[in-house]
Amino acid sequence: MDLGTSGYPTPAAEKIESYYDVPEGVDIRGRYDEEFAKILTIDALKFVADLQREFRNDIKNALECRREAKSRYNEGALPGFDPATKHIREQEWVCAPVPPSVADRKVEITGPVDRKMVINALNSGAKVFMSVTKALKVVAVFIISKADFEDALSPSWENLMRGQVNLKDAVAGTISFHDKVRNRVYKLNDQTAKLFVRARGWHLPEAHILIDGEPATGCLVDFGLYFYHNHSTFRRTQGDGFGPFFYLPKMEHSREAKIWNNVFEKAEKVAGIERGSIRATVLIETLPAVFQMDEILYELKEHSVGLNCGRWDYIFSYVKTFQAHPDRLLPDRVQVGMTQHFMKSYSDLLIRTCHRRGVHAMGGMAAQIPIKDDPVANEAALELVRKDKLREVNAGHDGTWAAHPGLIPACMEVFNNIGNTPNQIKTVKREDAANLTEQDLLQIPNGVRTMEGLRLNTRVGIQYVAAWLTGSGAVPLYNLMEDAATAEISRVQNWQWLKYGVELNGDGLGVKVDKELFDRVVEEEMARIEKEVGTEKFNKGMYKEACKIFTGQCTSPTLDDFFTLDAYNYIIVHHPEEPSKIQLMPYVYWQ
Ligand SMILES: CC(=O)SCCNC(=O)CCNC(=O)[C@H](O)C(C)(C)COP(=O)(O)OP(=O)(O)OC[C@H]1O[C@@H](n2cnc3c(N)ncnc32)[C@H](O)[C@@H]1OP(=O)(O)O
Ligand SMILES: O=CC(=O)O
Ligand SMILES: [Mg+2]
Repeated sequence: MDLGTSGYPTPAAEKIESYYDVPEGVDIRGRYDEEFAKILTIDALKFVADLQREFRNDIKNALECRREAKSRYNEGALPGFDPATKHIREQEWVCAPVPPSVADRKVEITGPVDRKMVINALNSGAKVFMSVTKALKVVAVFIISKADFEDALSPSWENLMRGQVNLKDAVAGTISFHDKVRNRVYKLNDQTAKLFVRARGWHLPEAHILIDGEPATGCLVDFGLYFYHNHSTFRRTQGDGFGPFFYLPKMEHSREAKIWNNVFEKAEKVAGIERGSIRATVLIETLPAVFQMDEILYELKEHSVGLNCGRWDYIFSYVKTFQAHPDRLLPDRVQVGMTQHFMKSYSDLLIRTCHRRGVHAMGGMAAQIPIKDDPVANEAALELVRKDKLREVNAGHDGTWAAHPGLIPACMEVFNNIGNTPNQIKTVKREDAANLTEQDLLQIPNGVRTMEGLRLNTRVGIQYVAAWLTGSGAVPLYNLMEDAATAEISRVQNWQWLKYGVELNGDGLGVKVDKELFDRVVEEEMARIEKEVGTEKFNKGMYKEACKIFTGQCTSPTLDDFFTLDAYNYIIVHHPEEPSKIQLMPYVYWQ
């Protein structure tokens, strides 16, 4: 097959038989489906292509800046506050007022854009309202539902396009789902949660949509298609004139927020709606971004509804940023909680920054999920969630994330401690956090490393990648929620320990991690996985492929920026006549 300069098959390289009606310069290489065609209309594609053409150079530049920053950190520099933007941090300014429809965001349920889960999530507020205690019944319940094209989704063509169909039906209020096995029909309740949509990060391409011969930027596809089809209905039925609402992930610098702001302004202009209609919460989930929180809010100040502590990616980013700093190794993953000084400092500064600028400071995701077959263990898990949420609400957070509908009552109960106001923006200023320093934000976490930590990283990482390759981006493993961000921690931590031959100092064995030990651990953990899931499922699943990808990344001489970039090659399926696996190396495109 003839490949273009980007490494991708180009329109000129072969004859394409596309059934979609596309504007000039756009090619759809994903499977045709009548439902997808209602999303991939010529006008919607033109909107996405216009965004791509207008912003592609800015995006490439922003990713190049990330690479330059990485080189600096690899040469020994530490991330820190930027002296050039001191005036933005020091001056008094506020973001546009929070839209009344999302002033109360005490509990946000998140989940992938799967049809049944979208319905369950949108209905989860009503469920809580019915199942909570009497005392809580008098309190108005507001649930936000976050539909995820990101950490919780494996970005296959099918998942992404079905997700767009599901969201369009959800916003229209017509979504339904028939579970044939259980003969159960799912429909929306009268009262539903408000919808936020999280697009992919800037780094991920969409290889099934080529624009001028290059893959589209994944997040512009997610944003563009969703906005185009839903903005009008959303503002009328959900946002009280505002919206749609978004979450923006994995940014490292305010220049990336500026691109989003420009994207929003362009979208508003094209749609003929008021500037500031679209609102977004930015996840602060990279270490460099914690030093840019004011700057990020400043860039988005007409379009912001706050910041969120994306704690799992943040831990991943700590390891990634310090990949060349053997003096900053992390202890076992389970020991890196929110009470570690660097994590607490990050959340405290986020609250102070958001409240000073008049927007929400959202908490994060506790990893625990309900444990169905063991009431005692279930209660213990719920207690951990309550404790985590209590810490958040006491610190001043305005709301939090729940991974599962079963956790909503506990989260709601704790966050109702805020009292009779929708949030704590005006009441908890956290001025004490103004004095937090770069040293506080970078402080090396306490704890030890163990053989069990290495084993767990390996076992969980391989199983997660196996699930991701077969279309599931959020999975329950050992009673915890695992998604792309938590899997990344397992991967980079193994890489770091191998790279520096660290001593496992927590179990008295004094063993050093090297390739030989790791190979043995991988072999034993694969045997354990096979035993746990059963040989049939093991052989039918993609465990061996996942093991190859995961171990390859753990042992590679240089650390891959994201496991999803390499793994994406395995889930690209071009149509009509392409083989199912095409080695496209998406990252090459961005260089
Ligand atoms: C780091 C971060 O970015 S965190 C954010 C990204 N991560 C997520 O969004 C995780 C979301 N959560 C999930 O995907 C799931 O809860 C999992 C994978 C963790 C657990 O899934 P399961 O074990 O299948 O859940 P379980 O079987 O207990 O589900 C029970 C019911 O709750 C529903 N449910 C579970 N989680 C959710 C959710 N997040 N949203 C909506 N419905 C849900 C299920 O669909 C199921 O519905 P049904 O009874 O009508 O069939
Ligand atoms: O996206 C959330 C995170 O914790 O990562
Ligand atoms: Mg994340």
